[in-house]
Amino acid sequence: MNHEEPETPRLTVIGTGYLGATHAICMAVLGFEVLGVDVDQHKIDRLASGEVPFFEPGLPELLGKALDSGRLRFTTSFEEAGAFGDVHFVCVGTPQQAGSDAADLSYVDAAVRSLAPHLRRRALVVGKSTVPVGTAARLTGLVQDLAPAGKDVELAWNPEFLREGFAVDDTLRPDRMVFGVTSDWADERLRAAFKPVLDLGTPVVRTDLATAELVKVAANSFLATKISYINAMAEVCEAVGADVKDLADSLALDDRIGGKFLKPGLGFGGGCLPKDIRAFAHRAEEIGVGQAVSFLRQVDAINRRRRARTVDLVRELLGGDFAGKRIAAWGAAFKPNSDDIRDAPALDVAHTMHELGGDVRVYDPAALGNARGAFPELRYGESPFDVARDADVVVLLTEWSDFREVDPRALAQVVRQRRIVDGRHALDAAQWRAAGWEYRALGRS
Ligand SMILES: NC(=O)C1=CN([C@@H]2O[C@H](COP(=O)(O)OP(=O)(O)OC[C@H]3O[C@@H](n4cnc5c(N)ncnc54)[C@H](O)[C@@H]3O)[C@@H](O)[C@H]2O)C=CC1
Ligand SMILES: O=C(O)[C@H]1O[C@H](OP(=O)(O)OP(=O)(O)OC[C@H]2O[C@@H](n3ccc(=O)[nH]c3=O)[C@H](O)[C@@H]2O)[C@H](O)[C@@H](O)[C@@H]1O
Repeated sequence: MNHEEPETPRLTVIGTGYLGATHAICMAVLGFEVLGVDVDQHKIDRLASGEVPFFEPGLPELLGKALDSGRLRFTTSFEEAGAFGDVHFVCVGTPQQAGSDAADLSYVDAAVRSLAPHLRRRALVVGKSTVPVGTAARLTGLVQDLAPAGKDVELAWNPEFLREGFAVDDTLRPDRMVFGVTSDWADERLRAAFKPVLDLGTPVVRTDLATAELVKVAANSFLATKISYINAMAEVCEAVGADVKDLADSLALDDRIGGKFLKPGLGFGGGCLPKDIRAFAHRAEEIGVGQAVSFLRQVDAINRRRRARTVDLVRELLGGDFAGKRIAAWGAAFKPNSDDIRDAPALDVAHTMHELGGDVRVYDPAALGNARGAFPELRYGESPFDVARDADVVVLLTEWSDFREVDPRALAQVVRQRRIVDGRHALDAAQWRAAGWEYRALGRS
């Protein structure tokens, strides 16, 4: 092992959002020297001062620990990153393109173009962002053309499977790791970069670049399909007066099916599942295998219908009209334990009810700041009770435990009408009905 290739590689993490900040902090906690890099100076300043710019349980404590250890620093300088790192993780965003289902790769390309000219010695660039298949092969050419070290710089793909809300645990103790590599050297470097995680016995799949890219979109597509499957069953239940919760519980008892990602309700949102299935379908069409994954268009359509059907159910409960009605919207984040409002079903529904003339008041335990920024036209409150004052209907849209813990008898004292729509099948229907509430949920008789 020569001087330029230390046994324990120094790491850079390019893009310090939900994924990158978590990765950088956890790798420093695991004992690596880490440099976090972002183009957003404000974000870098916040992280460097010990502030995690988003809600993620356990992460602020680990950031403090990592900064105190002296192993974690942050910068906006790619020159510094190139000089510092042996392994560079690319964690920038790949959102949906405006006006298209395709992934916007401009941030990935920009990050690689900024880093590569500073790669003067042997180094491994590792993509972690979720990308359309074929991206890694294209970036390999780009990075080797632009890097002074030329072909001494290799590219690998290491897709990330963490969930927001469980990001720390998923990073420190992942179910599996996928290493898309083109050489033994790249495989060895990745194994060195993840040594403490692999020492726990984490299974590794070594494969090629294209397979590694595909594993990620295949996993998210499977999860999205499972959710839309149960929501499709909910639609059938609605038509015949059957109960999708009992149906889901019964399916879940079959080990081959399992109960995870089989929760019916308002459907999936967030910065990943919706854009990833669309980008995958789009990419498959581009390469001539659109037919193979055309079901993903249905998965998307079923999911979008959940939002419209939830609005319809509230309208029905209100007697056919939103105008002049006061509506308590419980939840804004795309799921509990997150402040992420990207493609959040909750805010989509709240906003639609507002546009239809409802006087909508939103409360969320963590996402109010983000929601206010994105939807200033909505009204917000400070607690589940605050927004429910004089409400004609309460609509649960994100299943935070705060909402489950509300006593329906106490809430009955502040509302105008005891009506609740449980958009996430999160509440105990019998308990609410016993307290005199009209309880409704999609797919439940
Ligand atoms: N959020 C999640 O739970 C997970 C996300 N992913 C994938 O990881 C990628 C990142 O997602 P998030 O962290 O959620 O996005 P994000 O939007 O929170 O973070 C992206 C970061 O990249 C920075 N950035 C943009 N252009 C840059 C450049 N040229 N150089 C350096 N930094 C730049 C942005 O300022 C931002 O801080 C996406 O491809 C996503 O699909 C994968 C697994 C989990
Ligand atoms: O690529 C990504 O970024 C990540 O996307 C998802 O993680 P995340 O978006 O954090 O959240 P999930 O827990 O998967 O939930 C996604 C959405 O599905 C909804 N959902 C989930 C499960 C379920 O049974 N029903 C259901 O409607 C949630 O409310 C939420 O809106 C995947 O679970 C991660 O493995 C992946 O790394």
